[in-house]
Amino acid sequence: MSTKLIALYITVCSVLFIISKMLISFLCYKKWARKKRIIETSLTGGKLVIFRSAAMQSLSPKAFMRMIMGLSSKDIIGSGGYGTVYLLRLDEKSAFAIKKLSRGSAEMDRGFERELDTMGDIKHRNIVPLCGYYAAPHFNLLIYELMPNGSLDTILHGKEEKKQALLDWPVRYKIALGVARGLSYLHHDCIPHVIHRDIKSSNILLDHNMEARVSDFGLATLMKPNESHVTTVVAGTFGYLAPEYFETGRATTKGDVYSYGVVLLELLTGKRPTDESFLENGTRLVTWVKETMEEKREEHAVDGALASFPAEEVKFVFTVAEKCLESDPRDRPTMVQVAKMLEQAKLA
Ligand SMILES: Nc1ncnc2c1ncn2[C@@H]1O[C@H](COP(=O)(O)OP(=O)(O)OP(=O)(O)O)[C@@H](O)[C@H]1O
Repeated sequence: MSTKLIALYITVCSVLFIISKMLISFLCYKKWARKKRIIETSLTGGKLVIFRSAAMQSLSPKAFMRMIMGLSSKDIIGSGGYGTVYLLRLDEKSAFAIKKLSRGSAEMDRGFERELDTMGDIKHRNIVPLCGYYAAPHFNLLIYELMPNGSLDTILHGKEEKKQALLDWPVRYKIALGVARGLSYLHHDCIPHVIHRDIKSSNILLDHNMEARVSDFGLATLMKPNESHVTTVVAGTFGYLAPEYFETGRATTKGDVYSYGVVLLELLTGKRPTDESFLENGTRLVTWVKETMEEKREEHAVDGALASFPAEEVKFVFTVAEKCLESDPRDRPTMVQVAKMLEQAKLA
């Protein structure tokens, strides 16, 4: 081959290489630009950030903002430790849950937007999607997709007829598996990995199919992939916290596994971890169930609202809960293992 031909060959290859790199960068930019729309609103002095979502894209930000500003106490659907939750219905198909948080410290605010941008990237069928947020000088709003069936806590500990109608055994099993898959995604597939730190029945919401969606990352602290824990002051909810958390204040994925175990017991027994009857007898839901299991009487602990249930499957879920509630975090399974156990038992 002549030198000229080799030179031509190298030039063509180099040009093609550069063009392909430029094309890839262009496509990545387009994808990134589509991911979120940032709208500064002079109307209210805040910043509205909307993540990709069919419902949100079809509405003008000004109109959306006007609807948000029109929310009042009659639109409240719940409240928690971090703020009040409002219902915002756009039309028959789309509705949002708007969580209003009071403005935190300047230090918290700096991390706030970064954390929310990461949360906007989290997409999983068992996680409540964050559709956007609004940051203003005196308050912040988190815009979530509305979960039409509310929280597991409300149904499980609410009116008996509704509980019987909505929470039969197959639905409870589906919820247990959904939460396990959602948590497994947060712990192992998200980059950076996420420890939830406040798994409880009021943070498990139910979509129109009664599919479980893990919600409320208000307490979640994002970890770098190579870190196995984060250290903070003790947070979370009494009754769900792993014993080691009180001693060390270290949040770990195994702490979430413990809280998940408590939710499993709640699904099985229909009792709150802080049920008054336990406090009166100086015991706890976890201790009571462990004792019942030792006596091989777990069927007596099953929620009376369950008209019928497959005894073997229920027993199996008790054993999964028992593993999640091991006192030594090293003896607890990971959420991937829990999800696999529940999937395999269903297939068998
Ligand atoms: N996306 C949503 N769709 C439907 N209802 C929701 C949604 N988010 C929250 N809610 C309702 O609002 C209630 C309060 O939620 P919030 O997350 O503020 O507090 P919590 O989870 O009850 O307590 P805490 O703040 O201590 O975690 C929930 O129990 C639920 O009924």
